[in-house]
Amino acid sequence: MTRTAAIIGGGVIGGGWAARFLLNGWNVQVFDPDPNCAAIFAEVLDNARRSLPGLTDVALPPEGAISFHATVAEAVAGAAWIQESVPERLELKHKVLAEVQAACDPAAVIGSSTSGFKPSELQDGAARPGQIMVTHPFNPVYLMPLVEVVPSAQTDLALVEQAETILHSLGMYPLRVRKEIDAHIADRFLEAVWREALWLVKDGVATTQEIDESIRMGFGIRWAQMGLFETYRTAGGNAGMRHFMAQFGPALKWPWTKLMDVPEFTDELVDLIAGQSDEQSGHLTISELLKARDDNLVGLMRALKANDWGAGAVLNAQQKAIDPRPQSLADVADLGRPILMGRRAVPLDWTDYNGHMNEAKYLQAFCDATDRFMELVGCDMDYIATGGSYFTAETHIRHVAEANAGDVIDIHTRLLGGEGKKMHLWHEMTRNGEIVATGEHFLLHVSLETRRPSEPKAEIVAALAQIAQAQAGLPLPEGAGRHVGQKR
Ligand SMILES: NC(=O)C1=CN([C@@H]2O[C@H](COP(=O)(O)OP(=O)(O)OC[C@H]3O[C@@H](n4cnc5c(N)ncnc54)[C@H](O)[C@@H]3O)[C@@H](O)[C@H]2O)C=CC1
Ligand SMILES: C[N+](C)(C)CC(=O)CC(=O)[O-]
Repeated sequence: MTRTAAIIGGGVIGGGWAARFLLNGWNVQVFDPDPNCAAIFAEVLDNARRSLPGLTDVALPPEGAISFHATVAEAVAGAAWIQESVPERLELKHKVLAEVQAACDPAAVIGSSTSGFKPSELQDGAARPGQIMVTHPFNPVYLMPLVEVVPSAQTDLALVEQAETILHSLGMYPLRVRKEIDAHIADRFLEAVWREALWLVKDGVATTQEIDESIRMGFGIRWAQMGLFETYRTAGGNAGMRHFMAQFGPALKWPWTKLMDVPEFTDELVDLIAGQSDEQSGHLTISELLKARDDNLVGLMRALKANDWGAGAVLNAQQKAIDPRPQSLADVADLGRPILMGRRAVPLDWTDYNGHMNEAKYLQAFCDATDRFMELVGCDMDYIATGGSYFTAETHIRHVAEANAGDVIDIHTRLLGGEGKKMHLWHEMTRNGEIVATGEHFLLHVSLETRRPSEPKAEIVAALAQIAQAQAGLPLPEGAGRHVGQKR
């Protein structure tokens, strides 16, 4: 079922929310008084389309439709989620929320992107306070999973749960803030770090570049995979957190921090920081910086995904929920046809210096499809733990067309032979039905103990026989059995 989200305020954050919903199959209706809004969105959407689809190993649903509206009332019509992302001014947020509530479905979620206002402040004077909550995202919203969900005592908790379910389905991580406070949880940290950095620049201790290096070469990388407490737990050695606190607790009383105070934002300080920032990064356009940021975030999150850890575990959960591939033989609608063993978008980190999908990644994609086929016939992790598995003995890949970042590729798999220890697979990679590549793979069942060919268990033999029989009537695929150097 396609659902509709209304985006009220289409700047940096509204644009990111629009992309997140749209690329997850929602229709998006936008209101922003800025006549350039559609043009700004086009760039955000380009960046999102480049980066988000390849985060998971399963394709996202088909994109929804986006439309721009002249009034708030038009934009919220029929919307199940309304996201307010207007500038951070309370009186403006009140005005906009009143307009939203005058026209929207009373059962819709109204989330505010506010970085700092408490939900009770937003609800002040509202027609239906229970409908309003803070849903504070992180930039870029289309890639970052975290959303701080902050209800007040008046917010309808059933609606909060509904909001969290929707956020999960969008591949996001709703973090419920149990007690409303100014600036929620994460922005409290960011402000503390920001304040301290301003002091270091003002006092001439460090430049903007040196501060950034101290983060990205050190604790920034650590924090992406473990937070503050888990990191410090490991820093305490085998004695863990208690030892860490015993060692570094006293530092709280040493002059390690100035956090109580904020430097005044004088013109001099603004010039100093902006000047250093220009020197540091002025050789790159903002658009180049955004692309580098997105490429790096995708790479980091995909590394976490491979370890099913942190933000990567969130991606895996979403992937499981949207995976269109059959989970068992009983799920396969027609065993007599090639079986869908892969549907994914080409990730950014699969492309190379030639600007297209790197040859090694074709093998990766076919290998993933083979793994899935093995599971389908019963050679899953439980079976492998008993000491039997398949090894690939021979592979032949044909590159028929180029695939680029973001392209959705399908892999359909045929069993060309499956008797005894032998499994002969034919994978066809297509984009919009057109062949991009083929992979022919010959595998042997082995004993993981002797590392020698061995007979698979009877259930696998039977599953292979069932598929082989169902597909026996199919003509041999064009290109099967080819070798390198043959004329096409
Ligand atoms: N920029 C950031 O890093 C983050 C910002 N936020 C929050 O998101 C909200 C929006 O911030 P940004 O997108 O950065 O600001 P922005 O300045 O990029 O965008 C605000 C947009 O609201 C539009 N607008 C102004 N009045 C409006 C009205 N009456 N109705 C509809 N649209 C209107 C403006 O034309 C503009 O496009 C703020 O509450 C901010 O605190 C949250 C997370 C991160
Ligand atoms: C600077 N900021 C307070 C607007 C930051 C945020 O709200 C979250 C983010 O994306 O860093």
